[in-house]
Amino acid sequence: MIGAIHFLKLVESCDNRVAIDIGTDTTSNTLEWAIAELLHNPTILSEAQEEMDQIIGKGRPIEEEDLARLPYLHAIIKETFRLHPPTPLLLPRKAKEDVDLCGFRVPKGAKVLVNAWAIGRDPKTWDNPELFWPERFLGSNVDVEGQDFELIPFGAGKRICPAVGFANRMLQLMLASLVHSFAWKLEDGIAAEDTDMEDEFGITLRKARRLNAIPVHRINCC
Ligand code: HEM
Repeated sequence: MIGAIHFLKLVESCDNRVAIDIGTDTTSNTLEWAIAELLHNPTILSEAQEEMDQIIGKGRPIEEEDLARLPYLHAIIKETFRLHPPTPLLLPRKAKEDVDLCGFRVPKGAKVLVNAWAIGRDPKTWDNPELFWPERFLGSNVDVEGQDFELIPFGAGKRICPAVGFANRMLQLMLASLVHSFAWKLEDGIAAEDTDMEDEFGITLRKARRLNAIPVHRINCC
């Protein structure tokens, strides 16, 4: 309910179509990429389920209060954002005046795009940048709230996504519920290493082809 009110306020405050696209595509694309990465890396999926089984057990579904006790889940979501930021070029900026930026002159009026996708894969910052490896975030304070410029899927500064806290929490709850409640397999016996991971670059970064995955119940309730 709180999420719904927040969303309506945001929609009122800007162009409806843009707000709805920003709010829904980004979240659903991230969720789809996270499940695709877990199917592609089954040991990471097993570890996530192991964490949830230890903390919550298999007798009830996950609730929002459980999320704070699932560090591996948080690491998986950060790693998904690092490799697949749903808004890869953030929103465009325009220079208000001539600026000297790290030796580059940005003239007044120039449109500036920040490539969050490339920043997330920069080998000067990340070991094995192409590898999906959530463990890199365990014991690290790097977060997606706009303070750590190596990971900015929600942008940073005064135009940072106003829904950062809400969207992140919603994603945590959705992914945790899907991973805890269901075992997942690929259709037609496709092997994990053959999971289709091709992306399509646009205003939002999406999977080139939709993920088809089969859920199988794994908890003893509902
Ligand atoms: C995974 C989820 C989401 C991601 C990764 C995301 C990412 C972003 C990014 C990168 C920006 C531009 C920030 C910048 O350029 O510095 C943005 C802006 C915005 N987002 Fe999100 N977003 C998400 C979910 C949502 C949701 C759920 C809503 C609405 C409920 C929302 C509403 C907005 C709005 C209204 C803006 C424009 C803010 C402005 O220009 O001042 N976003 N978002």
